[in-house]
Amino acid sequence: MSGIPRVLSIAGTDPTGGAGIHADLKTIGALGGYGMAVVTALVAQNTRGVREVHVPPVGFLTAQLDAVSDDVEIDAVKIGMLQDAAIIEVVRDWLARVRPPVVVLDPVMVATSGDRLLDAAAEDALRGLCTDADLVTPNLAELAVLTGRPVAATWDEALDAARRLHESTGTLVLLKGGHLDGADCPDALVGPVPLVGPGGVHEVAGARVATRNTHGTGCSLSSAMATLRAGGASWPDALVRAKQWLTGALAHADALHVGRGNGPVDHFHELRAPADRAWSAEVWDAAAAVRAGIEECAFVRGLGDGSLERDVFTWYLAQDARYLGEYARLLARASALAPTADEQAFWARSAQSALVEEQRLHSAHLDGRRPADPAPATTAYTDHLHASGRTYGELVAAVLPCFWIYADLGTRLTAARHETHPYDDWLAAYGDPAFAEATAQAVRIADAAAGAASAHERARMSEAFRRSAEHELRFFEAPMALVPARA
Ligand SMILES: Nc1ncnc2c1ncn2[C@@H]1O[C@H](COP(=O)(O)OP(=O)(O)OP(=O)(O)O)[C@@H](O)[C@H]1O
Ligand SMILES: Cc1ncc(CO)c(N)n1
Repeated sequence: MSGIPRVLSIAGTDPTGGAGIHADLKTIGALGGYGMAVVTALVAQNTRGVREVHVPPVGFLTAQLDAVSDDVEIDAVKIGMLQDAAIIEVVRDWLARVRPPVVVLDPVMVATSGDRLLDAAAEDALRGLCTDADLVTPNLAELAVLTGRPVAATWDEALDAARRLHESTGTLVLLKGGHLDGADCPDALVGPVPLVGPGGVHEVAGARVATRNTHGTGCSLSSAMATLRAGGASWPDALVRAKQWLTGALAHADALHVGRGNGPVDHFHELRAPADRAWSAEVWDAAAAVRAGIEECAFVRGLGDGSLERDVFTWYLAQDARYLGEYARLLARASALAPTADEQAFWARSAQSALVEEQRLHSAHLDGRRPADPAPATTAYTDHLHASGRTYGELVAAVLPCFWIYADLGTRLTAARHETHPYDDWLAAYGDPAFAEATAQAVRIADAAAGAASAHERARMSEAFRRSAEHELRFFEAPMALVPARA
């Protein structure tokens, strides 16, 4: 690869520029690639719908494909609208001859209106083409057609259907949650464990953007995945970045004022509005729901008003001791990776404090008993931290919620302190202004790392932070469910 991924879109046109090859070329450029396009169909469409489709003779499709591949080394291909079985055959033959290293298939089969766009022969041919792709990106309706089952009504049903499609084709599936109801808009990769990680599913959460301007999101997501993968990202990393970028493009869509129907998204929003908000403010706000979940969970409420049962608290502390021992290793790693002496010293001091605290918890609450085995929520959290240490920025982002969420809770719960509060020492430790200052420094360091990071790296930092915050919530929920004395 030359460094700049050369990405070919094979798709139909949209003269209003929101979908098809136009969306693909904008996406490829926005994410750092060099875009090329072979036209399968000329489509007279706008933001309100499709009027007419003109399909050039298949011989001319072959001529276009060969014109590109005879001359250019192609790093990735994104395939969109293919009108009939003959066209699909031509693309399959060409793929077999040229064998591009990354092939992403967006199986455009069902119109937004729900109408089937392809005849039965073409649907069969497209199922065959799925087996030749590295990634296939169906929406819920297309997943139903490809698996021959009713349209999934819930995310779990959709994951099941995606698993089926993966099993029948051997191809990695990107399941899109755009057509689900509700405030969330998750996507997931479903495929082999070596490609997507434990359980064969890698879910990337997302908030639904309140806009009707979603025209071309499917085209844009699939070409984003092709570009990012060709640029060297793993499939899960590509999805994290693609989704962060696409969510931003949706958030800026209403400002475009293109058309009177379902308008396009703003592919170039990152050029127009370079990130001017602090990274920390962005991720803190994005974690608002998780933070509210922590404040409202039974454990934290009981900790605040002192009604928490002692055995539940002790179980939590024993887990926290296990957690802190591992956490200290990650802080020491941040110290090893730090770009300045100040930051190196800060993380080394933090590692030392975590270890001192671990020892204190052990001696205060375990009375010489064997340390507790780590509970699933503890292992899940520390596994995530270990997996997030590929770069300094990502590691700093992953360790930050442990500072910030505790300092925030400590500050909030300080008002509840009184001399006979059963958990006064816990409240004192995390409400300590020195801990708030250490947290502020960790936030400053993370913002500096985000400022120096590429957009891709920044997306990985945000994802690492988001996941750690979720692990904090699960860590607080675990004692209520698991403490053996309550079983
Ligand atoms: N309102 C929204 N807010 C946030 N993300 C969204 C929204 N709508 C769609 N997406 C995202 O856009 C991508 C495309 O999803 P969708 O399920 O809509 O595919 P599609 O139907 O193929 O798209 P298209 O509308 O282009 O045909 C997914 O990443 C999905 O999560
Ligand atoms: C050319 C083309 N491809 C895909 C879609 C789906 O958004 C569209 N509207 N037009």
